[in-house]
Amino acid sequence: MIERTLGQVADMCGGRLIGTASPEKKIAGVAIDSRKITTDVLFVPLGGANVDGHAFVEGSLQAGAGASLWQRGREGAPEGALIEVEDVLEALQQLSSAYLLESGAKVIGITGSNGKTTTKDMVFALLGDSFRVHKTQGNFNNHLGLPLTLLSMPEDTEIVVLEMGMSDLGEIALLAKIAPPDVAIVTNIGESHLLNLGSRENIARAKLEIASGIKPGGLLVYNGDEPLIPLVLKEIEHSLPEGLRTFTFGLEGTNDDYPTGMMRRGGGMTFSARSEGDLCFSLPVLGSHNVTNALAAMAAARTFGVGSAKMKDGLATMQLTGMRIERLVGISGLTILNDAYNSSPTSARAAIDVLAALDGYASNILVLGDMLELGEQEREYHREIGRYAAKAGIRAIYAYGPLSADSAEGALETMGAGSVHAFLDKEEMIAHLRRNLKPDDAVLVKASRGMKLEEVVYALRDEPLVIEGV
Ligand SMILES: CC(=O)N[C@H]1[C@@H](OP(=O)(O)OP(=O)(O)OC[C@H]2O[C@@H](n3ccc(=O)[nH]c3=O)[C@H](O)[C@@H]2O)O[C@H](CO)[C@@H](O)[C@@H]1O[C@H](C)C(=O)N[C@@H](C)C(=O)N[C@H](CCC(=O)N[C@@H](CCC[C@@H](N)C(=O)O)C(=O)O)C(=O)O
Ligand SMILES: Nc1ncnc2c1ncn2[C@@H]1O[C@H](COP(=O)(O)OP(=O)(O)OP(=O)(O)O)[C@@H](O)[C@H]1O
Ligand SMILES: C[C@@H](N)C(=O)N[C@H](C)C(=O)O
Repeated sequence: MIERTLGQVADMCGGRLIGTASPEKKIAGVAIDSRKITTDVLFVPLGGANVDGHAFVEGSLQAGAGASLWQRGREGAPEGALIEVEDVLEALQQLSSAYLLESGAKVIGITGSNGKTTTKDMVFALLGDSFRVHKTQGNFNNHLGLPLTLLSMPEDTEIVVLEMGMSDLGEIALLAKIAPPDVAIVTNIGESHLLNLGSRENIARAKLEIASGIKPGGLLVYNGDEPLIPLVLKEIEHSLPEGLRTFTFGLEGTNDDYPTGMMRRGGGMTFSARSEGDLCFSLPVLGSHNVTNALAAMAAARTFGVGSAKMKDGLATMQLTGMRIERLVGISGLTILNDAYNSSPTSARAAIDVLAALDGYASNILVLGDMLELGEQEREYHREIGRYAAKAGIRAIYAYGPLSADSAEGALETMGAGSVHAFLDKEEMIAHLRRNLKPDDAVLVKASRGMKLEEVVYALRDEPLVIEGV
């Protein structure tokens, strides 16, 4: 994490020392919450939905913070070491960018509608044995999370792997300005945040802002199965960096890299890749979408000189962040695929494909919650995913949420009423599931973050299943 004198911090973020701030005083780390103050930390007071962080500056200093930023022109500055800035959030971003520059760390930026976190975990697994690597923690992938990730980075970090998230145009451009990538990955163009963007074309434009931020001579790794990406690259070619290199990955043989042999093995995947000859790789996670995530991660690792053997070991032992097609065993032996972190049509189809391909189970059951932020076509998207699940041969569908009633409708076009259940009450659905699931069933739980369907997963693991009939 950042350790600098107040004089250095002021220079790095365009601030001015006021109050008792001494240029030689050192800070260690950054905090945005006064309830998490550590000795000599720099407190950063931000505005929120409930309160403004400036209300906690005095308390933070009394609790041991080395100093605090203070918004220029704001009344009521307390006694203590303050750094006055034009805008606190911008100062935080500027400080993080300056710290990154001084560290000399290389940047791998990862964006895309789905797979940022998964691919980040894969890149970390591929590079971690050869370099000092720092990565986004959790889902800290926005205008606030990315700067905090940078400021928590050890000074001797060699490579920082940053998730770059967005829900509107201009957001990725800002993140790529704060941390210009040496390598940028675009995992895919789905439908996430269509509500704001309005079209998949605009989602592609938003994601490809990362390309314009790449350093000269840098590398853009992107999903070559997505036709919108080259279209937008053509559109923005005037803004692309000098000497930009590109590398495509995907399932189609037209890409620079693609799986030459892919299959499910136990709870994971095995595959070979065009770029790696006939070497066989294994992944401890299901889904062909995770194989394409792995190809993207391998392309990034290869540019840092990571060889095939290290890639093989890294992928085989990678730790994936939970709730992404996470395979769990429920009470009574039930198999659960916990994919409840988030959802959108593209990731829901990918998850349904995984469930449908699982053989050896009595029944493959889908628990499908609403997909949020899809904009005006949301009901049609839900009907379509219901149809998709029915056509995939899912044995029974439990639809939860107001929009998922449309998913149920779509499924009922070809499935019997006894196999499709729609709920608005989570507890009622859980009770129904516990009565009807069998220990040798497989159940996939999939919904957007806002639906909190992990509660269903907990319920299918905590209590013994009460099996009454089918
Ligand atoms: C500013 C802040 O800290 N926000 C967090 C805070 O929100 P809230 O508004 O409730 O804050 P308060 O009003 O309570 O407090 C204001 C500040 O005062 C501090 N404070 C409060 C009380 C006190 O006693 N002492 C204090 O010092 C307090 O710390 C505040 O700073 O709390 C929420 C609940 O914990 C947090 O969720 C909220 O964090 C916001 C959302 C945030 O952006 N956090 C980032 C670190 C982050 O990266 N969060 C990610 C989610 C990112 C995400 O959604 N990404 C999108 C894509 C990008 C979309 C983009 N348009 C966007 O806006 O994000 C995606 O799809 O992935 C995460 O948490 O996972
Ligand atoms: N390449 C992909 N194509 C489709 N779905 C994917 C892909 N990679 C991951 N997913 C699925 O998308 C969901 C989110 O995965 P992950 O958290 O890795 O992506 P993310 O981009 O970080 O998501 P978010 O933007 O919601 O934070 C999970 O259900 C996961 O299984
Ligand atoms: C908040 C945003 N990052 C997100 O994940 N939105 C989904 C659709 C949700 O909130 O469920």
